[in-house]
Amino acid sequence: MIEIQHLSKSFGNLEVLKDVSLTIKKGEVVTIIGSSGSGKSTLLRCINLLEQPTGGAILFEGKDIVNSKIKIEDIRKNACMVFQHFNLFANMTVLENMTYAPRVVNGLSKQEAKEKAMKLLAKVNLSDKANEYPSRLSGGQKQRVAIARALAMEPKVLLLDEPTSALDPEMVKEVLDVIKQLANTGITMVLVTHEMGFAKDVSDTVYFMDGGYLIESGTPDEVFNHPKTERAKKFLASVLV
Ligand SMILES: Nc1ncnc2c1ncn2[C@@H]1O[C@H](COP(=O)(O)OP(=O)(O)OP(=O)(O)O)[C@@H](O)[C@H]1O
Repeated sequence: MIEIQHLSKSFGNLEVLKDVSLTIKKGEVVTIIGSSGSGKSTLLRCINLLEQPTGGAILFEGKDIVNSKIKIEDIRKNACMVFQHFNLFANMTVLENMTYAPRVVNGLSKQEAKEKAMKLLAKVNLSDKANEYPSRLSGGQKQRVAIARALAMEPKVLLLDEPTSALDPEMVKEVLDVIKQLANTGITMVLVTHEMGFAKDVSDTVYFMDGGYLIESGTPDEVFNHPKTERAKKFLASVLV
């Protein structure tokens, strides 16, 4: 579904991604791990052009989205992002948050968008919060709404950028449980996370980044139990898996 070829990204003189290549298959659950500042979020953000790569190509179903004039909305509706800090619209209720883009971008009627939103809210156990504003929700609830909101667009790939990093510890599990449930539905998912146990559990493929390079990849067993590079061994020894 997605083929990233020799991707590079610099912010001014700072080269953050260096010659990154990887392939994501339909239905694959991919996690990107690595130390802070290694370029994980930047790589993820390049996939839906929240960051414009400096070089290389990203083929989305065969079309190069970096070097062609594909409309940005067409990319973003197919590759929806769940952010660390939820990014819900504060002035909209949960239901309005969830129906806005499906109506405006996907052209659903108000009723269709509402029905879809209510089904998704039931899936994340938040049916009773449909008419609340985000300020009245806990962090875990906000993130579950953000996940449901992304799913309401029926994206081809769901991108999750450290979705539990901003949560109080007691709320991490409820969000990971929702993501785990999703991972079992055949959705294509790319997840940046510091939750190593979760990455081990849920991934088809794990990528380890260091200093802007993708230096190791494989199944969770290969990367976590049999890392090949010294850098990955050192990183894994320093974190709880
Ligand atoms: N918009 C930006 N402008 C300038 N520098 C940036 C920008 N975004 C990221 N960077 C820098 O790029 C580098 C990689 O950042 P990135 O957020 O991709 O790393 P990360 O691996 O996701 O880190 P973390 O795990 O801490 O979130 C860092 O040095 C960061 O300071």
